[in-house]
Amino acid sequence: MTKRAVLALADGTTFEGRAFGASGETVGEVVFNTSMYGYQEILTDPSYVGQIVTMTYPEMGNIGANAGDEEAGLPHAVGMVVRSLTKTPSNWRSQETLDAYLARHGRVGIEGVDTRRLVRHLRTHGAQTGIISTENVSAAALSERARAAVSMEGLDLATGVSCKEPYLFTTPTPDVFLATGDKQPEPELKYDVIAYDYGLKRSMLQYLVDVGCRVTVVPSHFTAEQVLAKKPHGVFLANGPGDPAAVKGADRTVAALLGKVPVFGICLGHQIMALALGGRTYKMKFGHRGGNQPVKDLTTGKVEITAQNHGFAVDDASLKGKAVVTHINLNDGTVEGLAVPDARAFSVQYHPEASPGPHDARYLFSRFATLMAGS
Ligand SMILES: NC(=O)CC[C@H](N)C(=O)O
Repeated sequence: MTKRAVLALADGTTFEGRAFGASGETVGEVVFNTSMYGYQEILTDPSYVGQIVTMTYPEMGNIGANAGDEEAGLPHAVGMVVRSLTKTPSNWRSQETLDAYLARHGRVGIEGVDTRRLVRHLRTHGAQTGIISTENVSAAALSERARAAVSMEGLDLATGVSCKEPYLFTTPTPDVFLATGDKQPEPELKYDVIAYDYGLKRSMLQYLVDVGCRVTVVPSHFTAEQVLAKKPHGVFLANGPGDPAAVKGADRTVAALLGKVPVFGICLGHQIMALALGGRTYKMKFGHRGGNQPVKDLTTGKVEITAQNHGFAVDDASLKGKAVVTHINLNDGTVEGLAVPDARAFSVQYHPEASPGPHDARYLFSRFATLMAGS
């Protein structure tokens, strides 16, 4: 029998639906993602720690779930909101239903929700804390508790999700993910790269390997001295959850590396780079999450359609005299990329690894390799 579930937002708005995944209760920042596909990559992206993700596309679960589509070993989003859940997946790679996958990992979901109403609400009033409950609790009591829960601002979630020990990564992108389906030649690993793990997605590491990097992944607390002692060709700053300004010591560490070695940052890594340069970050009203965000490269005039997942952004004015703004978002004009050419450093707010999403910006991994080749 299908069980009733409720989603209650901190501002008192409530949504009725049916439970899927695990039973129980979950608290998190309620956000929305406009990607039509790739729900498993989204759920397992560690940047979703502490967030309940609403999918705007109405049909979810149709390709089931499989280990190959995971960006990390488990779903990091703490809950999922869906309009219509498919119970019978149809895909040769499917190993289990989305329902079974979330239940196995103890993640609570709600389906049958009017997601159009929910997303309009979040766009008007902003992303906010919410609770999904499959228990028989009054919606008003849930909203009350959501109001009392901590908000995303000021939260260091990256330190907790970062790896505990350094490890080596040398696996390229599996052939199954290449658009042509062709066999990819083994890349020659020419560059030693240190990748700071703030909660990274596996595909980023694979794309680094594809362009010739032998990657040593290190915890977020790894010091600049420890990095420089390894004499890397470049340093990569990964994505991650929470407030960039709260990640313990990260800005000072990156400041000590800038100018000494080429640096490439993505998303949280981009935000931390801006902070290291003396810039400022701020919380956006509802962020950018999806696979259809138009970004303009101000250096070439070209527009890329990009994958995104962020709720904070870099303040344009705070970068004046410190870095060049190289990319902007064409929907709202926010900063999407910066560079410090003298320091051989650049970063983007969006996701060149896509996963899921368009691959327009994949060339940025090659740009990093070129920067290392010239250094
Ligand atoms: N994907 C990311 O790295 C997200 C960065 C940061 N947690 C934000 O929400 O803006």
